[in-house]
Amino acid sequence: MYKPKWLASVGFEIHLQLATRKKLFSGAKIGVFEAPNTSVAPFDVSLPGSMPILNREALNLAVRGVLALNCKVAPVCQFDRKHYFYPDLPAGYQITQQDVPLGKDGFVKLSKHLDDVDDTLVPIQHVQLEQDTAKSIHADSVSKILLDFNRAGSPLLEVVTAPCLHDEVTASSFLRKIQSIMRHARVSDAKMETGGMRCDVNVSIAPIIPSSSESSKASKVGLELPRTELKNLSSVRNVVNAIRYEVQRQISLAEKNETWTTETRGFDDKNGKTFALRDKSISEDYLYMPETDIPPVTISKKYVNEISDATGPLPDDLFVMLTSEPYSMPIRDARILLNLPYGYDYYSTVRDIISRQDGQSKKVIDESLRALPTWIITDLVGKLHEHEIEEDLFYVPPSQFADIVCFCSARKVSRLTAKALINHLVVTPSDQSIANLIKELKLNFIQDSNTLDVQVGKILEASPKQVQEFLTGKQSLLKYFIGQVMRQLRGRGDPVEIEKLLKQRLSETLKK
Ligand SMILES: Nc1ncnc2c1ncn2[C@@H]1O[C@H](COP(=O)(O)OP(=O)(O)OP(=O)(O)O)[C@@H](O)[C@H]1O
Ligand SMILES: [Mg+2]
Ligand SMILES: [Mg+2]
Repeated sequence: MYKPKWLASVGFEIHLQLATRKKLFSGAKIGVFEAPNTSVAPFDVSLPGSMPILNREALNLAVRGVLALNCKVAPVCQFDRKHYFYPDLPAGYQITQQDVPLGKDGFVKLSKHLDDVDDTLVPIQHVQLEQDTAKSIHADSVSKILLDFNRAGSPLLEVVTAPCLHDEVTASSFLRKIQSIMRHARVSDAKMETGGMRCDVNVSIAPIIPSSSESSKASKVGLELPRTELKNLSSVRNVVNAIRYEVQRQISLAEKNETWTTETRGFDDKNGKTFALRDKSISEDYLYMPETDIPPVTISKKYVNEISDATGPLPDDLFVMLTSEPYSMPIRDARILLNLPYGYDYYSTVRDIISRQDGQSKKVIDESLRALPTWIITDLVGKLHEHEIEEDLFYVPPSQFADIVCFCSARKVSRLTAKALINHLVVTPSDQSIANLIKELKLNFIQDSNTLDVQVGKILEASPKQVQEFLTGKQSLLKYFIGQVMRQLRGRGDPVEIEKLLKQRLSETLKK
């Protein structure tokens, strides 16, 4: 059996933008999507005399994040100054938490069923609340950097893991789990594409030393070689590709007996390679000192309990709930739904609307609820994906979606028509009721036998060759006939009725 010779270790430093509208200390709005430099308070650009005031909502969200990662909450929230000099930080220091991080010693659970990797606990070393910097925009000329201070001073939650992940697949499951936890806890939208979640990935390798004695099978891991820190990874896919490349790069250097130093590297997603950015072998001295302009805030047990009680269920609890009575969702469906951004929110909103439908029988409601996960994870996601509107299920309003599912279960529209309606709402959103849309687009279900029989007759008449083949035993052609009739009726016919009428006519032909 092949035995690997190297053990890779990966540790994450993750920054999450908190879901608050105001900055951490200045009260200015967080203007990430506004025109550059329009959402800036004097404190955000360190004007003399401006003073910080802690945004209480940011602290609440941070504590919620700390609890969601199973960390111990510090008894006090206090800040330190971390000094470094860069144009995006006009004060010359970042306000962060060095001495007493808001949370420490937590873990994130990964499981086979929900996360599709071996059951693992990923240790979280610490979680801290800190300020974001201004956004640097590298203009055409190398020497020119544009700065947008709308982001400066926004609250970030920094999550640091132990270097306990050993392959890129588990690492990507971990990142998706963090996103899912933070979204369910309403702490952050954790969107990597828009900078809501950013991560630095530390990667190292260590030799695996095979056991020398026959009796002991356990091998040992030698000393790890210098780690590299990968930055500017803008998607989970890039993180996976960067780790895979970096581990292989370090292994091939090690196998050629070449050495390297601790450094920060970037990742070029066009050629799939990492490249050196700067040396990190001499650790920078940040001259940490206490931030004395912000008085420490005591964090009482009562306050922590209140935050904990107000936090909704997290993905692991929801997974257990959805796969048990009365939801009884298949494991795969629950996993896909919970891993869709705000998938559970959408599902539970639509589910509530369906359950409250007055005009529907219990049978229709039960059938709609049973079919709902598939409608969302296959049909809605498929259509959104097709039209490149990813990650936003709420693009189709839940009330309209609930009506489509119910109309289909009540056999007022066919499955094909229901899909066409979803497509219609994705392409041309409208606030019309679904009942009106069906009328306007003439999509009502045709169950009337006479109308259907006329179409069945036409199709059989137009396909003498296939009818002959069917009568001589090619039973599979029945599906072909149903498909042809459906096509003629633009998907609105009742397939059960069509099949019945086809069988009747074909057996009559056989008797002749
Ligand atoms: N041998 C290792 N292999 C891989 N990752 C490691 C290793 N040792 C530490 N790490 C990871 O490196 C990260 C250390 O982050 P931390 O912010 O504490 O230090 P830093 O990156 O040196 O400091 P800073 O980013 O503030 O300059 C953690 O995510 C940790 O898991
Ligand atoms: Mg770092
Ligand atoms: Mg750090």
